[in-house]
Amino acid sequence: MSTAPSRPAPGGSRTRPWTPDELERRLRETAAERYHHRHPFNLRMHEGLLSRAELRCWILNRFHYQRNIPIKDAIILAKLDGRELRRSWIRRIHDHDGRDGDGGAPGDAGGIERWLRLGEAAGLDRVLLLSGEGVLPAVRFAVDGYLNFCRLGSPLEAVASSLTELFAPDLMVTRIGAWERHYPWIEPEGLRYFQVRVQQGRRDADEALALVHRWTETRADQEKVLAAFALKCDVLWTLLDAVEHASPERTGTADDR
Ligand SMILES: O=C(O)c1cc(C(=O)O)c2c(n1)C(=O)C(=O)c1cc(C(=O)O)[nH]c1-2
Repeated sequence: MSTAPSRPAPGGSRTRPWTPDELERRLRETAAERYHHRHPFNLRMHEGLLSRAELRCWILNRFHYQRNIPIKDAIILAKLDGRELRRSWIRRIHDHDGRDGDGGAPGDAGGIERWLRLGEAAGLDRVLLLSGEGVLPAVRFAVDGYLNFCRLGSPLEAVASSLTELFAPDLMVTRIGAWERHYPWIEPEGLRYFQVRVQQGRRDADEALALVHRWTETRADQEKVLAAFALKCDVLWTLLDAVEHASPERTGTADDR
């Protein structure tokens, strides 16, 4: 994939935009190579080969990503020109931060709270997660890089970077099955985050894909979409690289009971 400006070819065919199907095919091709479902840490997770300390280290470091998602979405929200777009995108912040119910009805605690409960189900104190202690430097840099990309990029690039969600729900379904089979020490309530997220992720991915198709006019736009998607794949991959190479002592999750 290239982000270099495309040179006009004889007849201009090289710069003609791909069809929407072709763009999606290229996204899938990039995902097959670079999405984190292929990362060795995820493969070991699915095979049941992770120790308790390794799984806790992943949960703790992923919390740093999770708590920054609504901030990322607030950055994107501020770039959206139009009431309808903002009305729709703001839902993502509610999904993660939660919201009160109408007229005193019970509300939704939100994804961040569900992730804290996931930590507790795996034996991690929420006070530790909320403290940010033990988050690996590379995870901080990757998440900062992602926020800055959304801050500095165009609305198209920022929205396109969320297209990794096209592939997250299937991965979560695999993860739920693997955890039930291989890690029964995690209380089932902990899986709730992923169970809820599967539907939310599908809806969010459909919405982002429709916007990307609507806003993409030229081949250069499409190449920016692919580059934004690849960058986000790299953010997720880097997070797992960091966790894979961390010593559990370093992250304060070493207790392997
Ligand atoms: O567990 C995963 O594999 C995974 C992947 C992704 C993704 O691919 O972007 C997200 C999530 N989880 C997730 O939980 C989540 O809330 C989320 C939000 C976004 C986004 O781009 O806005 N991606 C993801």
